[in-house]
Amino acid sequence: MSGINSFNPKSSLGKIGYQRHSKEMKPIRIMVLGHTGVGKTASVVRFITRRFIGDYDTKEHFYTFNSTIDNEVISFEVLDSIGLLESETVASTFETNIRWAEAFILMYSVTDKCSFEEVNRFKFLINYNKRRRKLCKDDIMDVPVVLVANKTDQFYDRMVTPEEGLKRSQEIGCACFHEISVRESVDEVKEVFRDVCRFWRFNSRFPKLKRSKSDSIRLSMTIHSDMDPEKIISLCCDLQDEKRRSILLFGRTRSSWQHDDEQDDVLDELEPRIRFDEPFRSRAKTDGNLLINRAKKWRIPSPILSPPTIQIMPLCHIVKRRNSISMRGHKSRETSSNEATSSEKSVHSANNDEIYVMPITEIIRPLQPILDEKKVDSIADILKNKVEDIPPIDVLWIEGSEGGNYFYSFGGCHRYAAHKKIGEAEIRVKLVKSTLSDLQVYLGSSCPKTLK
Ligand SMILES: Nc1nc2c(ncn2[C@@H]2O[C@H](COP(=O)(O)OP(=O)(O)OP(=O)(O)O)[C@@H](O)[C@H]2O)c(=O)[nH]1
Repeated sequence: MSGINSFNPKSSLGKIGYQRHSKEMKPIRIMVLGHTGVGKTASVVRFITRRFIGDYDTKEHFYTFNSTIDNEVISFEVLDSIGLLESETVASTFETNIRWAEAFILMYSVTDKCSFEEVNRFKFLINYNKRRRKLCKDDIMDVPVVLVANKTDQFYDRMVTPEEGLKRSQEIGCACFHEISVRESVDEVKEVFRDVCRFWRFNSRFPKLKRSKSDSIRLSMTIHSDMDPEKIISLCCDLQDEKRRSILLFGRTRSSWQHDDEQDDVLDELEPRIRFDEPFRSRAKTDGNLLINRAKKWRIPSPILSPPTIQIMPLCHIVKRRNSISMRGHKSRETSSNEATSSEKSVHSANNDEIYVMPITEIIRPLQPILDEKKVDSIADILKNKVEDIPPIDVLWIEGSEGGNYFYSFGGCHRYAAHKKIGEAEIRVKLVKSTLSDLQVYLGSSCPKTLK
């Protein structure tokens, strides 16, 4: 490897004077993202230096270097992002960086369930920011996202199984899935970067191939990372005309737990039981306990109020500027008792100052997270005195195909639980206009095909 540079950009990536590469060699721009402490820095440093150092600072780093992949010298620009988006500025820089990147390594730690849950939110941000750039708003740029589960060496602390990881990668539409230990194996890390390159190379050669956001036809094919890259490309070329098809590429043949996703799709078609029950049950193992009675409501949502009947309160003037809610990690949990009073603002609704007060019963929460009861209590205490001190939660607002409105919520679990705990009938929310495909990022194959 050569030409290694490391930066520590504090402002937006656009301000970084990173090393320019020669015209002939188009660099691959990779963003490594994931919850804090999952091993993002460790993996990039391991790939570049082959060493596992152990402790790294939590800052953002930017690297440029060359490496040989599949007998070709590749010029890399790698942004090792931070895992905690603690302020509005950081969150917006983060989204700018997503727009800059052409390929993503999305990491979680098998020892940290919370980091596993966060991958959905990160993928949502990727989809959201890549879609926004397209002229045609119905298409999502087909950027490769490789899902990586790290720290497999800590087998006694494992909280997420390989099956759950693989399933999640399929559900949220990742190009492929790897389980690795950055500490134990440099080869596993190299395989991750190699796959990212392969998918990126394919995308740069065939940029027009897009993934439709519709749920129409799904074509799945299995591509093993050991395959000859030219074979992968020729396989993919055959699909160029299939404009409406979505290509789901899965790398790595992984012993007994690897699924044939084509088979899964067929099963999905034939066996609704699998789609509606099993994914949810298995999801419950990773997300906490599934609200069984909610599952029904989620599958066939009951008719709910349309926006005009929701009480709209012009609360903007009393809302303080708040930082990121949606990306908080363990550091903020340490200060959890101060959560409600800390300044917070969600990434999804950062530019949206309208706050609605809606009946809590209108909100559909298909997943039940693991709660920190102390945190719930401390929020409940504040709620009793001054409801405005609690930041609004983000609610995905999806219009049904035949009218009606559906309100799904995934974050803000402690605030939601605190409201329930003290018997509040209403909750302050920020509505994030969303689509069925946004919902699919959260619910994967358990997502309803239509909302009507
Ligand atoms: N056991 C084990 N520990 C690891 C592995 N990879 C990273 N770590 C440790 O996990 C901790 C966090 O690693 P980092 O690379 O700093 O994680 P990060 O995702 O960059 O964290 P932030 O910078 O906070 O976003 C460090 O103490 C690493 O030594 C691994 O494969 N196995």
